Amino acid sequence: MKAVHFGAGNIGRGFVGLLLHQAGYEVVFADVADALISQLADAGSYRVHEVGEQPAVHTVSNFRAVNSNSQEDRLVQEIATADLVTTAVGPHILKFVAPVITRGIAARAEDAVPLQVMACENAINATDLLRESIDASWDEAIGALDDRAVFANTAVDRIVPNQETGQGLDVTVETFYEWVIDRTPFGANAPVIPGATFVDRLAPYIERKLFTVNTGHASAAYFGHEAGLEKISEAMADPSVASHVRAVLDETRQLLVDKHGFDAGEQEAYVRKILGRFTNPHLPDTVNRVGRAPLRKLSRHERFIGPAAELAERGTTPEALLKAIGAALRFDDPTDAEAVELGELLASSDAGEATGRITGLSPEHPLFDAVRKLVEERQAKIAAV
Ligand SMILES: NC(=O)c1ccc[n+]([C@@H]2O[C@H](COP(=O)([O-])OP(=O)(O)OC[C@H]3O[C@@H](n4cnc5c(N)ncnc54)[C@H](O)[C@@H]3O)[C@@H](O)[C@H]2O)c1
Ligand SMILES: O=P(O)(O)OC[C@@H](O)[C@@H](O)[C@H](O)[C@H](O)CO
Repeated sequence: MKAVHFGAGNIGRGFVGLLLHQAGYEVVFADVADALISQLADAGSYRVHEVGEQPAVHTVSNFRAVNSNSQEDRLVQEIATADLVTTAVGPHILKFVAPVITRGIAARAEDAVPLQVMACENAINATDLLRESIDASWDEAIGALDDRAVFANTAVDRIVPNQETGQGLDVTVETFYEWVIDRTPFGANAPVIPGATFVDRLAPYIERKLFTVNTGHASAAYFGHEAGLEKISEAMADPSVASHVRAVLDETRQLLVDKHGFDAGEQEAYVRKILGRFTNPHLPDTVNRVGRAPLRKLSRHERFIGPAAELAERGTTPEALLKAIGAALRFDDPTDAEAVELGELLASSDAGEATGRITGLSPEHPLFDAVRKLVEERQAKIAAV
């Protein structure tokens, strides 16, 4: 069995690559980072170090590596003969990897079994996004895309920080992981990945993951950044940051219980487990990594505006989420391209326009005015500097 995996970064090597290796796949890593691909191509193996109360080390081997820019024709051939394609490149990058996947699917033998495709990104239905880009360039003359490929959405959960320099290809990760996959598109032919959980209704799991793990994580990052703290574990050790994060997760917990019917006690246990993961002192995760790309994180269906908008539509004012949105608007990491763009957007547009462009909310939405007020406050601070 062969899997082509796009994105040999933190989650690519530390989670997807590991689980596919353990499931018996030969993994072909595809990435644009030349030095990383050369290192992988020369290495026979790398190690995944799980840190926490029960540390463990796993070795990943039986992989190859292809540069998706300079070796595109080779990558097309790899996809043409693969069983599975996965991605962990970032939701905004999916449209850039779609063309080579399209070419690879088109190059498959007519009698080949359909390629199984799963995007493992932090976004609701990321595989659907990838599929839309593939559809856009698919040549119907070759046949129906559905006869050639099966697309399944997934939710992936494991905290993998940016890696320290000097540890080569090895990856440090937390011990916890969860990979939930929509079983329904595969019919009787779901891939066998022992570390994954296959479900018939994925939507509740994706929202529960994004609106708990990622909403809480990003809140810790933005409040922690404001408090001048560097690591997520340090942020969570600050009582004020921790209580803001807890308040945010109380709001999303209520939404998830009301909307999806999760048992209230189970959801509370899920929240506590996640708060414990954030405090893991062995994990060198930073507020800058977790807060990265604030424009993506503040977009309409993402971890803040998504749940806050739904709560507002249900008649609740999401006060803690609004505080976290305010902190996100103040995230001014000069090394983060989206944080810089956010600052420029706030400085150059009026409050209503900036609110619409950042959040995708219409002025009629019940959340709009509360967010516009936060935008105005941030703009006043920027203007005063
Ligand atoms: N790190 C985590 O804790 C974690 C956990 C769950 C999900 N995710 C999600 O996984 C995705 C990747 O996150 P990450 O933390 O591994 O980031 P990362 O930056 O460590 O890895 C991304 C990799 O994608 C590569 N890449 C960029 N453009 C590419 C292209 N056009 N073709 C091929 N490769 C390309 C980069 O060179 C990099 O190696 C994101 O969607 C993230 O939200 C991350
Ligand atoms: O990857 P992002 O930028 O969407 O979010 C940053 C972190 O919250 C994220 O990478 C988590 O570590 C991960 O989602 C845990 O499963």
